[in-house]
Amino acid sequence: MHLTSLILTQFKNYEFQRLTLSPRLNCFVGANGAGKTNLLEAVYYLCMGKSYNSSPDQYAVRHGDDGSRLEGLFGFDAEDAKSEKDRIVIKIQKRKRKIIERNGTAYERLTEHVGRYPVVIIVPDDSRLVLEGSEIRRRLLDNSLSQTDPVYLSHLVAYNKLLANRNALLKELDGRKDTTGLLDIYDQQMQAPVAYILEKRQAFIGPFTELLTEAYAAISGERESVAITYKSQLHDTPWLELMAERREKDRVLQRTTAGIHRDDLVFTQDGHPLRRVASQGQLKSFVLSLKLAQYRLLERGTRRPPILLLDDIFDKLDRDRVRQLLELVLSSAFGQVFITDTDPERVTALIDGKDATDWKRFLVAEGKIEQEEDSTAV
Ligand SMILES: Nc1ncnc2c1ncn2[C@@H]1O[C@H](COP(=O)(O)OP(=O)(O)OP(=O)(O)O)[C@@H](O)[C@H]1O
Repeated sequence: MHLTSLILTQFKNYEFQRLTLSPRLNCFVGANGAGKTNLLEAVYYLCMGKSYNSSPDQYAVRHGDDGSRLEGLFGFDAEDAKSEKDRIVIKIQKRKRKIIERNGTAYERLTEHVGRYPVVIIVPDDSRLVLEGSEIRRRLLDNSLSQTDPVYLSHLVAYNKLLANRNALLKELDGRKDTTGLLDIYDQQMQAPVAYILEKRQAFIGPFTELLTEAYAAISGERESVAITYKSQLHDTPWLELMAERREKDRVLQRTTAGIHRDDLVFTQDGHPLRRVASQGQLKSFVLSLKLAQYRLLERGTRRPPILLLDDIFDKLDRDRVRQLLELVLSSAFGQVFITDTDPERVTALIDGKDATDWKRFLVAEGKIEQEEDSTAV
């Protein structure tokens, strides 16, 4: 599966842009602020129906315009179950519901879309996965599981909606006891989503750790052993019991203080907290390995090689690590790859010697993209 062509209308800093893509490697070269990341964002939107950093849709609309439109044509490889092309159109209008269409028909729910076109994005600030609070790690978990399991995504949506209602009720009660029985009803309704999500998160960790270890060895060549454990308040206490235990605390603090929205992943290196002991280099290798492990899991779960988006990796990673990463992703074991860079020389070195049918190079400047006339003349 790969993206064959792309049309951006009033998206970020693009007024109108049409592109025909390579099924293998697409390199976007241009100065800082030219619009390279925005282009990757457009690809991510088409695959996932939303922004990669959960930025609200209104920010996708070009300044001064009322709406944006993205169109992408996905082609399928011969061995893929489907042989036709899929046309995805996303229409974003300010103050209106976003519309996502597949081959002319609008989806009713985003859950119908997620996972059809698996995607992994590697960005310079991925080290936040290790250094920041638990939310970003849960997002990695949820992103991976949602792309391989639509039931997981619908349970997650249901849980989040109920959680928001529960928190709103706790606020409304303003420290008073709930005499309506509504809190009990929410707790009951949350039980099924909690059980499903907990089980899937638990089952995810084993294979994910295995793939992480493999990727880490390939990227770093180091011998330290890295691991992940899944932390949840629900490991020790069943859901309804936990809610009953926490009822007083929730009432006083006016929010839900326990649940799967508090789960976390703990990363370790040789048994120690990775955040405390890893060197800068080890940290970079680790986060790259996390993303490569995610790639392999998605590939396994969707039976399609995901699209891989590599944003600005040259500037933020050292040469050796970039070389190892690129050797890996440009091997035949990966599907379609998008790379951005500020330096044309580095991209030239990267594609040097590669068959010209395998890649395309695009020049990006101030919201305009030009494909090189003759990509072989590098
Ligand atoms: N909604 C929008 N409307 C118009 N312009 C926007 C919008 N959102 C972002 N931009 C502009 O897009 C530009 C940033 O583009 P982008 O992040 O893709 O750059 P880049 O080429 O990846 O740069 P770098 O190499 O620094 O990462 C900025 O000039 C920003 O002001």
